[in-house]
Amino acid sequence: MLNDIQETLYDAEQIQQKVRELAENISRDFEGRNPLVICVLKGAFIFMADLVKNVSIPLEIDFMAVSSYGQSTKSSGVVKIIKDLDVSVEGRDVLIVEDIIDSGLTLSYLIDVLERRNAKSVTVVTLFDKPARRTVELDADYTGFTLPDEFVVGYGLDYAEKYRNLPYIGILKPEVYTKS
Ligand SMILES: O=P(O)(O)OC[C@H]1O[C@H](OP(=O)(O)OP(=O)(O)O)[C@H](O)[C@@H]1O
Ligand code: HPA
Ligand SMILES: [Mg+2]
Repeated sequence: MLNDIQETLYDAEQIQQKVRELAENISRDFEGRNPLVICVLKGAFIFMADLVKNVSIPLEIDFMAVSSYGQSTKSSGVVKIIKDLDVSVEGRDVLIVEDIIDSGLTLSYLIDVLERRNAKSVTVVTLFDKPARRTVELDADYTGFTLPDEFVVGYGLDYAEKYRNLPYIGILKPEVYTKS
């Protein structure tokens, strides 16, 4: 598996340091608001767990599973809800936790869904951002790292469901996804 990685971009320690910083900012900004923190599965599962452990204010969590990449390194353009939230977002301060914003399609779809369900506010934290690939104009409120225009894996992010368990984020060798 390690042989499939061309280059490590951020190691486990650098990621943990950044997650702590993001959690401190969120704790300060959401003081007294009891946010509903939504993990966008599957990619955000590791970031979500590490993040909330470092947030010091009361919060609630829920999960939503969406998918548009499947077995590809390019978005299909169609965002599918695979699992919806268990609770209502009406009147809630919602914090969406994403692993990566790439084309922006997943997030714009989710923000739209949550606003139509009358969330009081919708805020976004993403660990990784790939601004070069945007097809929809949008930015997160909190961003960990800005990445180059390469397909990356690890720390929750997959290619065809693999590599999510790597504790670091790295560029996947193109030959892994170009070979048939
Ligand atoms: O900005 P975008 O181009 O929409 O890409 C970002 C989204 O794509 C990935 O999810 P994916 O559809 O691969 O599902 P997964 O999290 O289950 O891997 C990733 O985890 C983000 O949710
Ligand atoms: O670079 C990426 N890697 C894994 N999943 C993704 N989903 C959008 N961009 C990426
Ligand atoms: Mg994926």
